[in-house]
Amino acid sequence: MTTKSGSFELPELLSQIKGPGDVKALPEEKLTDLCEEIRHTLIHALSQTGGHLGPNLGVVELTVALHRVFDTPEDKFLFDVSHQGYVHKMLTGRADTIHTIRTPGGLNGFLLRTESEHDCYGAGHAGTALSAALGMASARDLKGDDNHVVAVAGDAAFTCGPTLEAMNNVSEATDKLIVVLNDNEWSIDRNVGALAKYFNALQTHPTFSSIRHKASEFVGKVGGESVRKFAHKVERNTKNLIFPNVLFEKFGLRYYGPIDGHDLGLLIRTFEHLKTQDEPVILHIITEKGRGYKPATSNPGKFHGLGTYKVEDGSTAAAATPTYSELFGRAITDFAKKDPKITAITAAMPGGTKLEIFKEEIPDRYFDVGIAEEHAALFACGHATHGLRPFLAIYSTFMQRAIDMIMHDMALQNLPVRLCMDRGGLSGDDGPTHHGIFDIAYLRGVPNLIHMQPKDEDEFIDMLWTMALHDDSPSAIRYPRGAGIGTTPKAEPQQLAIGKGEVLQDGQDIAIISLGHMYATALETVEKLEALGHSVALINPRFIKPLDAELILEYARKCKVVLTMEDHVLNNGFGTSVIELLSNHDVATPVKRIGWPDEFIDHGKEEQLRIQHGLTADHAISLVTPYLKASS
Ligand SMILES: Cc1ncc(C[n+]2csc(CCOP(=O)(O)OP(=O)(O)O)c2C)c(N)n1
Ligand SMILES: CC(=O)[C@@H](O)[C@H](O)COP(=O)(O)O
Ligand SMILES: [Mg+2]
Repeated sequence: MTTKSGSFELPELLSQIKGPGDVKALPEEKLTDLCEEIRHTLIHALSQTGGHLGPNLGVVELTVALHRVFDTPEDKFLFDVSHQGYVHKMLTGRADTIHTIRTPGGLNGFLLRTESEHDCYGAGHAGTALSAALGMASARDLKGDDNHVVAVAGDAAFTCGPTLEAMNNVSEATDKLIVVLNDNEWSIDRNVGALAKYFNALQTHPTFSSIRHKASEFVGKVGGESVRKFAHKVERNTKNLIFPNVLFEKFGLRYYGPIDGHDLGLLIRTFEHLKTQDEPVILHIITEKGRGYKPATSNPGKFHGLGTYKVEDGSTAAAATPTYSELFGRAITDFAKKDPKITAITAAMPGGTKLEIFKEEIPDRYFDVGIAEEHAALFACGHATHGLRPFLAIYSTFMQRAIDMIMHDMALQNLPVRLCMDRGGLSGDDGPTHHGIFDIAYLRGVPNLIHMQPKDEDEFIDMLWTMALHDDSPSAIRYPRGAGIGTTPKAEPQQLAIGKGEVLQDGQDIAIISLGHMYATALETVEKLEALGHSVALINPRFIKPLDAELILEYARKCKVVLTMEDHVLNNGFGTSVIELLSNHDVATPVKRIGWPDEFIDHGKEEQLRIQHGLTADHAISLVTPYLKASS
């Protein structure tokens, strides 16, 4: 197996799979070989592109069994988050392009309705599969169709509010739905909360391991009605035992399992049985994240999603450090060591946010609430009502889930929660569901809320310190994925004046107001404009809200044109607030803006996407030049 430039040699069986029909046509005894070929291909292809290797290695048998028994696109498969959808893509005609996944112009890393008729529902944010599947089942019933709807959701997806909201609705919404709980005990990091414990108790309970064995034998032998009797018999005879069907059956889902999620034959026979059931069912399967690749099974957290790696040992190149995330985790842990009021809250992402540093060093003030951003925001509000200083670390894109709580619980009650929005800007390889380029738009209208972005790492620590000390209102900071320009933070952070920007350089012709991560592009623009003989002022606004009105108006009045630059969509972004400010003060100086257009930005390499969409010095110069010629 080699990854050739431009072409990718597939193993023999997999090369024959041009669609789900070919999975059905394979002799059953070949299916196990197909699974191994899929694993081999994933390990090698993703070593070149990066991606969500661990989750996909864990669902190989599951996905082969699904396509063996059901018929997409007529039957509908939904994958929660759909980061584990690569095998599904390989079995639906995309095996020969799997090596392009998450690369510019290549396959998207999640399911996408526009990518294939077999991708009935796109995703990227957790907790959507059951609700959307329920809607599809309801629509099917209304139309009198009889296809199957199958929702695959991981154990951590069940910690997500929308999943539980869907569960509450199942019994009233449809008589036919298949849910697969893919339980590998991991979220990105270890799964947390009562549900995780409940599922784990089941897997490890001695009685259940024998039931699981009997269940698998039983389903293996007969299937059909007797399976149901067996399940009920077990239920009756297992008083006081933690039996998840109590939980699921109260929600109207007939529970089956747990069964071995890597036993292909058992999965196929079980799905053949579940197909015949005229009631909502949930199949609980036990899988191993990273199955078949030792580096991944021994480090599920790292191999949940990663960049390129060496196949032989799973080693990865050292990332540019320190990243903003690392600086964040280190800084608030150090602050918290001196301030017992500081707490740290994450929604299932201690690794990505680097709150794992806080977890390690101050565990009793660290809280991982699961994939539950809405709850995390409310939980943080609770902390703030008792004089604590909660730092709520949620990626910009996932913070979208908590807008209502930020508005009506945090800001309306003026509770000093600190919102730390990592991935504020492009999340390159993950694409449109993960780019954090809307938070200014969704927060700008919220009264009482302070919002800021640092131009470099040193200012980042100053801003975090300022937030730690600011108890008068909620505050928010956005910062990009990865490293900044490499400025070393001062030994002692300084507290910043809220709402005050800084003049980095004076000038008379153009006032460039560059927000946060656009600083390097701004410097390049200044250099090129000065080389053309123009006088350029460079302003670092620091605060998105409140704006430094006095500073911005001073330069707008002094210069011929204002240029704003932001790693955010233009619609209702930072530049919009500058336009509003000038208009409110009858300052007619033209304002030109650099930022993302009014569209969803594809996955790709950040540099290329910026050039493609004009977040460049050259485009900036083209915007302001007409105002300089006219006046000269
Ligand atoms: C709303 C939201 N929050 C956080 C994430 C980040 N995230 C992606 S996958 C994942 C864990 C999913 O765990 P599970 O559902 O058990 O699937 P597995 O990876 O174990 O197969 C998380 C937290 C997300 N995609 N969406
Ligand atoms: C699938 C998902 O939502 C996460 O795994 C996400 O891809 C993590 O993003 P980072 O790699 O930027 O932490
Ligand atoms: Mg999981």
